[in-house]
Amino acid sequence: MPGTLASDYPAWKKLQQTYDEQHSKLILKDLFAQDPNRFSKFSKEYTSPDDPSTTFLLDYSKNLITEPILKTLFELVREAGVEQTRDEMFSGKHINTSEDRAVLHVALRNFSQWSIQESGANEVPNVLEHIRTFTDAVRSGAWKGYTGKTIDTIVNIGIGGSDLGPVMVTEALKPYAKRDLTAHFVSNIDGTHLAETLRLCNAETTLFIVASKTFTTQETITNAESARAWFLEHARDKVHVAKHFVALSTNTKAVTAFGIAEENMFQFWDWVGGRYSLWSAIGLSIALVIGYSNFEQLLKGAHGMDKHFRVTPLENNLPVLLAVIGIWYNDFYGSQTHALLPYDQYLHKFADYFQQGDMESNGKFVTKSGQRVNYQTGPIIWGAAGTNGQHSFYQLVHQGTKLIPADFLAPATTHNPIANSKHHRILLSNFFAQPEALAFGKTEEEVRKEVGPNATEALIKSKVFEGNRPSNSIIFPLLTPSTLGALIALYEHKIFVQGSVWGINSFDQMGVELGKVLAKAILAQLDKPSDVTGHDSSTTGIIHYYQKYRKE
Ligand SMILES: O=P(O)(O)OC[C@H]1O[C@H](O)[C@@H](O)[C@@H](O)[C@@H]1O
Repeated sequence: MPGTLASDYPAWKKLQQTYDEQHSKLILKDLFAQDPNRFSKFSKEYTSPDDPSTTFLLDYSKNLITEPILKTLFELVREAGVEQTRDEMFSGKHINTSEDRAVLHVALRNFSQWSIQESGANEVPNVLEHIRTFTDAVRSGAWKGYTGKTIDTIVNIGIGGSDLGPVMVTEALKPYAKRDLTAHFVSNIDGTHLAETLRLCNAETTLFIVASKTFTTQETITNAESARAWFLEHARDKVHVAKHFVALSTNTKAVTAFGIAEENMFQFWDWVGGRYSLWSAIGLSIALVIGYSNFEQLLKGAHGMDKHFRVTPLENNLPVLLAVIGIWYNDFYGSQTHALLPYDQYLHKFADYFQQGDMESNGKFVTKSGQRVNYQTGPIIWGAAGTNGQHSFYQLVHQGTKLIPADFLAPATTHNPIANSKHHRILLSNFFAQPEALAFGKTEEEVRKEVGPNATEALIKSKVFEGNRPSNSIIFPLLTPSTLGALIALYEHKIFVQGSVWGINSFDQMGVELGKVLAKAILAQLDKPSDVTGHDSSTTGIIHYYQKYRKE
């Protein structure tokens, strides 16, 4: 409930007591041996209420949990009033209290026409229609550049939520892409990012998409201005900008001031958080790459998960399950991180995407009512596509001193069944083997048998895997737009549930503001050493060093 610390809930205290009394006895090997039904008890199949082909299995049996522990975790969710906050979110209540905003990414994919009382929510179909007509025009070749040629390259200029979602999804859904339309994404203020991208572009056939909710973000506006200058070096006449620049924003005034015509602006609203915006106009680059109907499938897949999240009792509610299992490790086991490990090259940006999704949402130490929490909030999210990770950081995951809960994700079928799917079978054998090895390890006795009588004690010890390292496994038939939509929404709602339990505002991002303000102040001091004032000796020292060596 607002105004309460999570640690004050009776269920929290009960969980602490359970952890203290039982954690040394929660051994996966024993738990599986004691209960032959553990897998069926602790796994669930999701099937979209709208489309039976959108389905996946969540196996959470390899977690350090029992039925009573899960029951207490659900009690915690109830005591925290998460169901009420969820309903408030869906109804349009301003649950982003610090900014007095509704949180309505679910309204962007509201194919059930749920009634939502918030200005702009009823305009979503118009914007989708705008996206559809525009993407059809570009993809069909009807939209022409300033010399009459069709568009073959798009450059999305945006950062944070205006970059990561489009990047992740266009990578993930490459099998659905129009292969003769190349998409680039420029985010970093480092001029190298834009310069290297522009080297690959022809001004006559390139469309720039300036993606910025606020249209004030320094990186995006600077990159967009430099892109426009580059374009005008070729096109010469400003009237041509209209054919090559469009904007995705909530800020009409700033967009028109930049020189982009209002009809080339795709609108969204302040109730769409940047890290939840790929479903909005920010998804234009996705729709251009995969086509509008595939983009709609992505939205529909997410909507199916919204329905599931909204009505399914906590005990069977998949985002809630992922959330409470995460809380168990984060707050009671003291795990600092959570790894996302997709065994699918197409999902190679999935962890990057949810780094922002989760860490910007739940990296907060103050509750909505302003109290400092006395427990851990959002985990550090990280990960990489399998099997690459196995050959770099898995050593620590298997034998390091830290407990690293992980989610393994994989498609049963690949889009690229080369060598008669040999690659995919090898990939999946790793996807199956890793969680098993993490959970069950290898005992000293097993190692002794393997190495023979002449092995030293030190060698034997170094080959022992303690096991008991938890994970979830998520397996789905094929990575389709709709399945991807469902998976993204699954994690979005997981983040929501965790933030609600911790009592924090998952929908503001005050933490990114300080850096912006400080950088602006320093920018004005970079010319002369005598201008560098008001800093500590370290900051002053490194700026002076830069001033000594800079050439430009
Ligand atoms: O779309 P914009 O307004 O350019 O913001 C880009 C990013 O800026 C900041 O880092 C944060 O507010 C992010 O949430 C946001 O995604």
